[in-house]
Amino acid sequence: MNVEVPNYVERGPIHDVWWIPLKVRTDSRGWLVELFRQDLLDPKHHPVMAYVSMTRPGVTRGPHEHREQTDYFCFLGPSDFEVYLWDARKTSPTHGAKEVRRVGASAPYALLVPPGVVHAYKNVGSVEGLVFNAANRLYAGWLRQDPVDEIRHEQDPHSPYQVA
Ligand SMILES: Cc1cn([C@H]2C[C@H](O)[C@@H](COP(=O)(O)OP(=O)(O)O[C@H]3O[C@@H](C)C(=O)[C@@H](O)[C@H]3O)O2)c(=O)[nH]c1=O
Repeated sequence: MNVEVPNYVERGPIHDVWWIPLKVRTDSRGWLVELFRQDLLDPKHHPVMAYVSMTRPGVTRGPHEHREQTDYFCFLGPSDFEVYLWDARKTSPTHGAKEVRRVGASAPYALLVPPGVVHAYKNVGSVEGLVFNAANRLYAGWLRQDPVDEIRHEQDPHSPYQVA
């Protein structure tokens, strides 16, 4: 299937990372926001599972990277996150590039992170923050029988991937 990149998708300094503004549709009842559409992403990124996590103010998750998994994060509040990305793919045209961006309640975005792009996010707001993720690989494989596809950098004091 040929998927054209819509013009509202924003690209940063890292090849194949997509920032997708989330349109929050508000009315008198509250709001609704689409998180994922099959017609937006290349089928190789289509999710096979989803989860939501809550991160307390001041707390960081990551840095992590995946060997095969593409993450599709949605930052929609109620807090703000500082997202850190580093391109660790040796064959990437943007190898070594870094991006830091603030998203969440003040700027709702989905974020497509391909394998080999190291990622971390810190709750920089004052309330609990939710992050939704729809990944294209099952965590720990079918029926949770495989090793987790994850390289964790947060315990390595010599890691080049540091969150301020
Ligand atoms: C990611 C995940 C975790 N878990 C479990 C494992 C553990 O008991 C608990 C918390 O998981 P973790 O410690 O791996 O959570 P965390 O360190 O927040 O891991 C996440 O970090 C961010 C930065 C990412 O990039 C994600 O892809 C994922 O790696 O939830 C699942 O059951 N399913 C899942 O899909």
